[in-house]
Amino acid sequence: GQPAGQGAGVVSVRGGPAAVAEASAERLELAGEVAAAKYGTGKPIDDPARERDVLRDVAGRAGGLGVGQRRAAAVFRDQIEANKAVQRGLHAYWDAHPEYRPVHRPDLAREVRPALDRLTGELLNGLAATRAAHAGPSCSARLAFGGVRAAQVRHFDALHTEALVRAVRSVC
Ligand SMILES: C=C(O[C@@H]1C=C(C(=O)O)C=C[C@H]1O)C(=O)O
Repeated sequence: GQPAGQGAGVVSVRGGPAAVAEASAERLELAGEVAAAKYGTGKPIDDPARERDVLRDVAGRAGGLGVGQRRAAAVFRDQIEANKAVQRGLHAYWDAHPEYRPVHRPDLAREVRPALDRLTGELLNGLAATRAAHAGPSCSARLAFGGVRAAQVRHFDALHTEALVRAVRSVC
């Protein structure tokens, strides 16, 4: 017989929406790197030009994967807002607790943004795989399953967990 969960018509609980949740959690982990790269430099958290670049990149890649432009843009706008919420939270925390300020400042352009760009591909692949589940009643459950799991393995605090909920709110 077939292994459990591999039967015809049974969609893996790990794919699609859960994979989107996983990649979203990875993207939010990088928000800490972004926050550290900007902290104390005068570089603002909001960078509208970079946001346009991200959304242009998404628009250029979505079609080829069969993900609708509007849907992809909506999801990535949420990803960006969630990312900035984490950055704001960390900057406020570091202002109040100098002893927890980051000691290492990553290079935003050379290290962190390329890593974010790699996750764009993973997120779009996950969204493409979510299409079948999108209309189905299990999408939200699978998204939540993946989100809880991704937050747990990373020991996410309240700031990151709230942001993860924000990041995936229009996926299903
Ligand atoms: C992540 C950054 O900070 C903000 C969030 C962005 C994002 O989530 O892609 C893009 C630009 C900034 O408004 C960044 O500057 O790279």
